[in-house]
Amino acid sequence: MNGGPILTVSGVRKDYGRTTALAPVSLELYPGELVVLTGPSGSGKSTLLMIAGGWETPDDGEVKPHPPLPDVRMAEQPWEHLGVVPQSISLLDELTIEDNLAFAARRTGDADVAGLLAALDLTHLAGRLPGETSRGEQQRAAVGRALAAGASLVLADEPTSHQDRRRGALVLDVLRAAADRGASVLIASHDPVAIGRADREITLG
Ligand SMILES: Nc1ncnc2c1ncn2[C@@H]1O[C@H](COP(=O)(O)OP(=O)(O)OP(=O)(O)O)[C@@H](O)[C@H]1O
Repeated sequence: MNGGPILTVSGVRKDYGRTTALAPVSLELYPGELVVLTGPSGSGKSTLLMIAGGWETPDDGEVKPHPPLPDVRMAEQPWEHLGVVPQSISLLDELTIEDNLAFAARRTGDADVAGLLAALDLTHLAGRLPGETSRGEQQRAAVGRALAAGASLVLADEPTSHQDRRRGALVLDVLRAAADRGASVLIASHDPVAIGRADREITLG
């Protein structure tokens, strides 16, 4: 690995009432690796990604970014540092597919939005609004948005769950390429193809 971790998750735990959403977990993510988070349904994969990205607060433990991420709370990291593919996808409904990517990359000068759209088989849909596209197309756009600003850390929740085999491979290609250019990429997935493309697997539960 190149130096130290980019993110350290230490003893993070989450309960909702009497439900254990996430049993205590610790992990480190390094630049240049694609890591797959596996585990049975309900084991806390989405919860861990939400906590790692700063959208949920753990009941215990901490999430610590390291350079090149700025030393600010994860929820305050901009797209050029943290790219996310939430399970809910959450594109901006009023922007076209292309503009969703361009908006994420608005502070970075050299974003290759057209290249990402092509790599994700979205060029023909660039001018459509998300509501005029399928769930799988929206999911690929969310992957493109997460990568458009060249993020150092990418968190993706089941990014191939709505894809056919060919488009799933495209999604994994761009995530793999992001890791190969030095990003740290963590994906939650049950997809054996995704697991096969990862450098290592972290299993919950
Ligand atoms: N907001 C919430 N309120 C109550 N329970 C929740 C909430 N969010 C998640 N849980 C529970 O926490 C546990 C972990 O959920 P989570 O979605 O993180 O699992 P997962 O491993 O991602 O599952 P899947 O593979 O099915 O997507 C589950 O038992 C779930 O029902």
